[in-house]
Amino acid sequence: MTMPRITHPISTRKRTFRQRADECLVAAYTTGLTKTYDPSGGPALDNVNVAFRAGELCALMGPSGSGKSTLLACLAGHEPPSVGRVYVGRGDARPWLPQQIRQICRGEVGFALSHSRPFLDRTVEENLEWAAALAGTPPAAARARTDRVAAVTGLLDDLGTPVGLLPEDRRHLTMCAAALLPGPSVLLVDETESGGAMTADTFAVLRRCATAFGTTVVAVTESPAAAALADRVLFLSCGRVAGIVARPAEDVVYELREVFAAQQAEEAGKAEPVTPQTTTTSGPPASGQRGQFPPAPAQPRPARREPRIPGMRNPAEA
Ligand SMILES: Nc1ncnc2c1ncn2[C@@H]1O[C@H](COP(=O)(O)OP(=O)(O)OP(=O)(O)O)[C@@H](O)[C@H]1O
Repeated sequence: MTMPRITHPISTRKRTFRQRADECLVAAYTTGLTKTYDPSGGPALDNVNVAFRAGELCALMGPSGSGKSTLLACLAGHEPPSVGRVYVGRGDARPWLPQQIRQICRGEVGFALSHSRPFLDRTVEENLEWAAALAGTPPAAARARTDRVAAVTGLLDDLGTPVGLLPEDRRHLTMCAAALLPGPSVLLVDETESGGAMTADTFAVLRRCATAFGTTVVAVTESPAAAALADRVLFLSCGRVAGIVARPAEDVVYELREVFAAQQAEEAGKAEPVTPQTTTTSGPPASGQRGQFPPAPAQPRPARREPRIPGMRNPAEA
């Protein structure tokens, strides 16, 4: 699906960010997006300003608890921002009226998030037909669309197989295919709850989807090999945008992933209250601490690795 180009009157001494985004064919963007679940803790997302170009494949990376799922949930309209705004397509995703969310989900955004579930006892084809019916696609158009989506996602041979008999990555792809049926401008893909589905093979399929349908795909992965197939990689750390890298090499992604994980661990360590109890108790982490990072170990932390990026010198080697 190609995004229509909107032209604005010449001018524009003072164009809004929204107008500039339209001109650049931006499919979705956030301004000052902050999400706080628990006011007594830190924000899950902290002033995130990011834009996704129409038709790009963007890999979303970051250590556990860095806010990846929350960002997708806000883009999908499942979580309202605490502060800031989210725009998807040409719609302001607020004020989150139920009918607006339905409209957004059916028209602009498709998602295969960690809580998304296909019907395991139905075949892939039945799942896709159900998604087409839910989107209100006329039967004749639904047939053609189902075949096309199944072909691009590589599910043609699985159409007659009950989803419950498929391996996890094919189930996940079935969710992606179902989400693509209404022709959304943005597809949001999270890892499954068990976490292992976003491999380079899956990313290669998402790459084909972005190209074939002109859909912007934002997908979480922990795999540097998968992320290396993306147009851009967006790194989150501590709920903030830590970096955006265009068409990175796999080893660069690997290094940056390590750096941002260490950075978040370091910040979590700083946030931890320094009391004798902290290092001796084995209970849940203190309020405000991101759950994935336990109290600092007794042994010294290994030296932080600097990214080996072509053209960037490590100050230690200078
Ligand atoms: N529904 C919720 N209620 C309260 N806190 C939440 C909720 N969802 C996420 N959080 C908290 O927000 C922070 C960001 O979580 P989020 O799941 O977005 O990170 P993530 O990068 O996707 O992590 P993971 O890779 O483990 O899924 C974490 O500290 C998490 O505990």
